[in-house]
Amino acid sequence: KSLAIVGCPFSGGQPRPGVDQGPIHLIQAGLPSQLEELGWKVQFDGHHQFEDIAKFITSDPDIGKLKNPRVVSKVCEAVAKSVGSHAKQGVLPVTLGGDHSLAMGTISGTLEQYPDACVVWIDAHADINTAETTDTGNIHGMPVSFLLGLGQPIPEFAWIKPQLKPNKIVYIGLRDVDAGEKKILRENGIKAFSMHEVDKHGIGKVVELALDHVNPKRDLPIHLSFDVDALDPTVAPSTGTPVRGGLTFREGHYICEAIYETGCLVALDIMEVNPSLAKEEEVRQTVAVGCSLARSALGETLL
Ligand SMILES: N[C@](CCCC[B-](O)(O)O)(CCN1CCCCC1)C(=O)O
Ligand SMILES: [Mn+2]
Ligand SMILES: [Mn+2]
Ligand SMILES: [Mn+2]
Repeated sequence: KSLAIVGCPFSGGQPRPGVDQGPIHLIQAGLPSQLEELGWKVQFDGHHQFEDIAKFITSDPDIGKLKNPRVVSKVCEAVAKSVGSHAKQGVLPVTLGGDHSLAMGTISGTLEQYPDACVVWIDAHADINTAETTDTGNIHGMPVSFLLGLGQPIPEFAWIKPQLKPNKIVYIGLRDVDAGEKKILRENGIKAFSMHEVDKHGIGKVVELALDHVNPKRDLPIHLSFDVDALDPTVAPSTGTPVRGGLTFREGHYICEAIYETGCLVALDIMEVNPSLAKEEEVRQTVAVGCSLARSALGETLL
């Protein structure tokens, strides 16, 4: 079984510098050899340089509120090609971010190869704002709306085919959802397990209910998109949009272990590790949790 590490040093979907250094920190913490230890054949063809893309885009004025729209779109298009080509070869893409706007690329790539795939989105946020509802214009708060084809079409993002259906995505960990996003979730009947449900049912039941919703027979490919800010800030402090009251270390890892156990995982994203937002020990802790989440999603067990 082979996997490919797709390093995406990209920060254009949000304003805080440093998240583009996430991939190199995860690699330097030893992720490739940790995954080889688990029996994976690991391809790592270097970090997909995105500077050259940015170089060709000399001017990228806002489109409405959207910031860096052309660069974000072009980078995500390149990521989609990379993820799609790995998936086509039966290789499991492990995308390291970089901000969560990259999921427009990773999930597009997955759906190209696995049109029936479902998406499990672990996050404090819904990342489903449209150009009409976003309050920040930061595109890392919008990828799901593009994947679903919600809101007014934006020509610069025309390459994104609205292949994802509302009943094929499920959220776990939500606790900071904008008013416009709550409306979108309700109107589209999108299933979301907030921290309230995690408290109420426990993580084991929540994961079971989430998978029952998007993958009832456990026979569909799963794309797991994990934003480390789903975890409590005491667990993953060095991230761009921390929100209190998050998943414990174990709850985060349980999700990954349970997804691995389905045998359906076809793609993994570890997003929003920003190694420049905290003290050295907290950065190390955040990077280490990114690596351990990936290991748990790729077969590491406690016994
Ligand atoms: N919903 C937010 C946050 C998006 C986080 C993206 B992620 O999950 O990839 O990290 C805006 C949140 N909003 C900002 C102003 C204060 C209230 C919360 C947005 O910018 O759209
Ligand atoms: Mn590659
Ligand atoms: Mn996110
Ligand atoms: Mn988030």
